[in-house]
Amino acid sequence: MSPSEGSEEGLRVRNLSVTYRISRGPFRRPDELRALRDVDLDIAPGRSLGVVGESGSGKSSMARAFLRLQSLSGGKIVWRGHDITQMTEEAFRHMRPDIQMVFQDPLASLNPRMQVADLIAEPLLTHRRDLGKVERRKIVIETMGRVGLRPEFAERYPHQLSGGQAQRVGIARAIVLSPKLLICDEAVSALDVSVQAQVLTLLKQLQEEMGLSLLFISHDLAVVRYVSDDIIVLYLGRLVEYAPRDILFENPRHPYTRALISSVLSSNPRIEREHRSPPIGGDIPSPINPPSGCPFHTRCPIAEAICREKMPELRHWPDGARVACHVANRGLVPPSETTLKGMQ
Ligand SMILES: Nc1ncnc2c1ncn2[C@@H]1O[C@H](COP(=O)(O)OP(=O)(O)OP(=O)(O)O)[C@@H](O)[C@H]1O
Repeated sequence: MSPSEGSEEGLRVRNLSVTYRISRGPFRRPDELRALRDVDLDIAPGRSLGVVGESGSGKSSMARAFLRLQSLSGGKIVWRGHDITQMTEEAFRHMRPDIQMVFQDPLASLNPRMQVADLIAEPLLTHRRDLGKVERRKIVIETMGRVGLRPEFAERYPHQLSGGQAQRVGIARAIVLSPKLLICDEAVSALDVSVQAQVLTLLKQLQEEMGLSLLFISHDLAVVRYVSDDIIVLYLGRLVEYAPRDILFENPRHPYTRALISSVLSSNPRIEREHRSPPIGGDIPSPINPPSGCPFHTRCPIAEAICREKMPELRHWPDGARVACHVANRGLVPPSETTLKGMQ
């Protein structure tokens, strides 16, 4: 199986590039910070794609680009056959209900002066002006049920909600317009671990029930694993590995992916003992002045001369994985079965 190929119905992203200009004073030329470079990805209807990478790898820039909150320095984002980067404002406004986002900090993203029912009704007021008050209320209560909020929550204010309840409101706002693509940017990172599991289960359930395409962005590989059919791994704005979930975990080929898996496992000493990939060392290099060749070579335990000189191309493997590494699969032993079971 290969990562979901883009269809006319889903999301197809090609060469997505985002560059920021960083000003260093009035008399100096601004620096270029290339937050994303030539990223390709596809999400078919009803499929979920996880995006994982350390802080600064470009995950949020990607999420913002899909909502046109971030301009591109190159590439295209094609949603159901239409390039959203080329659309007029008017055309994008019509399409906007299709693509919704769940944010990281649920409380910060909710207006503290609005009650839950009004918060959930807000997108309807903007995009479904055809609805009357009674119909709107009905949709709001139905949506609350879908995300596991009892009707008595309708009159509550954000400060009266727990983190998990607030995130359920955030999810309700995102699904109330029956979107087709849901983007979750670190949607459970601010929640306690036990609440994280509940919210992830809810997202998965909604995805299945509503046939949503899900783009799930997180720095936490264990979380991404739980919800994703396919996973892409970003490093310094570059796509380094893209594979169906089970293939990525059973046979991670990029040394960075291996290191990420290793760091997820390090809380369990038994598993760490059995896992032979060394943990990731060193700091992420500056994205303003990235290393030559492969951007990971400065931290890579198996880098060779070519890695310092030449950026590796994304190579396709027969099992559907795509890996940008000159020395992929070399020198490291895949995690054992026991290791993988311990991650579940
Ligand atoms: N508005 C901006 N202006 C300048 N640089 C930016 C801006 N937004 C992000 N960056 C830089 O772009 C790079 C990618 O940032 P981005 O927030 O997309 O990454 P991320 O993977 O989501 O990281 P995090 O998890 O820390 O948010 C980082 O080096 C960041 O400092």
